[in-house]
Amino acid sequence: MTYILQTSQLTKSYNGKEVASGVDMHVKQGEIYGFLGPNGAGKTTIMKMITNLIKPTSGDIEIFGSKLTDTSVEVLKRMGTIIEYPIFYERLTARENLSLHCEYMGYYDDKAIEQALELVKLHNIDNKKVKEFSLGMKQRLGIARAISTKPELLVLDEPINGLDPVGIKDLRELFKLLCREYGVTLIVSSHILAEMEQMADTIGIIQHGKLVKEVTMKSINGEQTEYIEVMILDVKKAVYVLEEKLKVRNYKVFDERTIRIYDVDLTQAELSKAFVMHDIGIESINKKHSSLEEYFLNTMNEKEIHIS
Ligand SMILES: Nc1ncnc2c1ncn2[C@@H]1O[C@H](COP(=O)(O)OP(=O)(O)OP(=O)(O)O)[C@@H](O)[C@H]1O
Repeated sequence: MTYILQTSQLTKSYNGKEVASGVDMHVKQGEIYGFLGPNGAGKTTIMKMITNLIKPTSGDIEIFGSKLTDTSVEVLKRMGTIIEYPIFYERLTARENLSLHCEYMGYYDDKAIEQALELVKLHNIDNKKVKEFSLGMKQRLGIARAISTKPELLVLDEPINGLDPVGIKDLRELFKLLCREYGVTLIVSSHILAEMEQMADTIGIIQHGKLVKEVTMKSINGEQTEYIEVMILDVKKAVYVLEEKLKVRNYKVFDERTIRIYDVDLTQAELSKAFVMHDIGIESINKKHSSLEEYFLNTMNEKEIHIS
């Protein structure tokens, strides 16, 4: 597998404290890679290293097949970025801002600027200075700027922050369009699980500066999407019935009262009947769907995750 971007043991310390630790991430060409983690987990720090804004304390970054160094200018020209909040020349118009950016990046194409503004749906802004823009409009303009040089890789730090639901939906569709139609690879960070779930192909979960999991949405949505969750009073006895009587192998004991059964052939009725016959008190029994949220909570310390 070749990756458009990969990092190896990427680490950043401030005052002797690691805020990013031994990160090994792998981004495939043409995918949306969702960087998911609570506030302060280290997403921005990692994105700053990837975009050469700060220097890693240790570890390597490889982009487009070359190692990123202090002088990697050409690589940066092939990338579009928003890190933290986009900053503009407030007294200039959107178009003037984009023109300046394109000149600075050594890529100038009037049509690309028009297309970028069109793609982010910024209309009727010809005579407006950026200082008159709403937060949502500035977010859109930030994306327009990032795509105005036709980058192969977009690195966007919390791009949906400050947007209303329509704005969020527009951006989600835009990201998918860029990815599917234009072959752009996107790395997008967010602390909003539901958003990542709808958008990303691969999710990198970051916690306390560590990449604790890197997993494809396909595998999360894979075979084990449906399960029966049963809450019972005697888990040991229930496991005995599952294994010995019902011959179920695909199950997981969650805690002292909860079991999840992933065996698709077993019905809730059969399960209840078997437990009742063996005198196992059932508190509840429900069919559920696994989601990224489930996955997230199952793989991490649930108390530390903030779900919006
Ligand atoms: N220049 C710096 N000096 C010292 N500590 C820093 C610096 N930059 C970031 N940190 C610390 O690194 C940790 C990770 O911050 P970072 O901004 O990367 O997290 P994040 O996941 O992007 O969170 P958020 O979504 O809130 O921006 C935080 O504890 C932050 O205080």
